[in-house]
Amino acid sequence: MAAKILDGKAIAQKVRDEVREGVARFAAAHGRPPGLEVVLVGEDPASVTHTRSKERMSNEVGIRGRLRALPAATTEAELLACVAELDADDTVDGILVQLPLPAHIRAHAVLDAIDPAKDVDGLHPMNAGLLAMGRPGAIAPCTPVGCMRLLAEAGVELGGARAVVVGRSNLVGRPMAQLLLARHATVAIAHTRTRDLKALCREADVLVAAAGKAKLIGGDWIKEGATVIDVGMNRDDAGKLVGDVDFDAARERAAWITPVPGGVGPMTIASLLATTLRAAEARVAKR
Ligand SMILES: Nc1nc2c(c(=O)[nH]1)N[C@@H](CN(C=O)c1ccc(C(=O)N[C@@H](CCC(=O)O)C(=O)O)cc1)CN2
Repeated sequence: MAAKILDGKAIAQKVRDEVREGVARFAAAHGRPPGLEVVLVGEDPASVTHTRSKERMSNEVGIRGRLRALPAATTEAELLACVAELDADDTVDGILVQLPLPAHIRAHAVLDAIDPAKDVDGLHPMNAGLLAMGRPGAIAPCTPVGCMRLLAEAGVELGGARAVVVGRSNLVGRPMAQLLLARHATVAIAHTRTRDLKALCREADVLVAAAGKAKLIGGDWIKEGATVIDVGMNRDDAGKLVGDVDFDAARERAAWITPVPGGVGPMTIASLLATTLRAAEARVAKR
């Protein structure tokens, strides 16, 4: 039986519609919209596309979204000065520094400088720590938040489910595992060096593929009836965007599956908008 498709485009639209309503309520109550500042260093084509989308989509839902595009030669000190300026600006609720940064800038130094209350990427150690400890108030990274929404939309029961997350990045794998754990799934974090990765994946009721390796996960790695969330975005030899999962083979066994493109990708920016609204609400509530 072919799996049902988890349509990230449609669900992202639903999230943006919800955010638009929340933003209107926020603006009416506080006399200003939530503010999001996206910082791009350099001209990596994919990053240029993603940051422009972040700026455009935030403004479409009523957030005051601004893109600061800095030259590739920007020094770490200059970028830190930019972050400090945004930290100090009370009309800014969310700060996102697009990754990857040029090699001469230490990403951790920049991420650590963002006010944790404005860290809408959830990459500050304070937010990662709160999330890992299961404490309230943590801001989680946008892509895993989007994946959790996809699972909720599919009605997947997470309590007691066996979940396998393939990938251990701070942006996706680790926070995804924490979010699943918080919903009482039994979670394994695996990676490309995991011994007999296939056998582990075959145990998964929920399989999240975020290893960054095209078609790593074959159809026979999928448990019958599993939910498969493919975070992978890889270019094949023909330049076509493909996930970490062999979609055609996996959909023969899974109950639910995300396509690439049109699955997790669109949820990332929609979740960023939702997180920005949440951060704005939390900041005004704190005063
Ligand atoms: N600071 C951050 N940097 C990066 C993040 C992040 O969450 N925070 N994530 C990625 C890139 N990214 C957003 O920044 C992103 C990637 C992909 C998509 C998307 O909608 N993809 C589409 C396909 C687009 C295409 O055809 O090329 C899809 O999957 O359908 C949105 C956002 C790295 N950096």
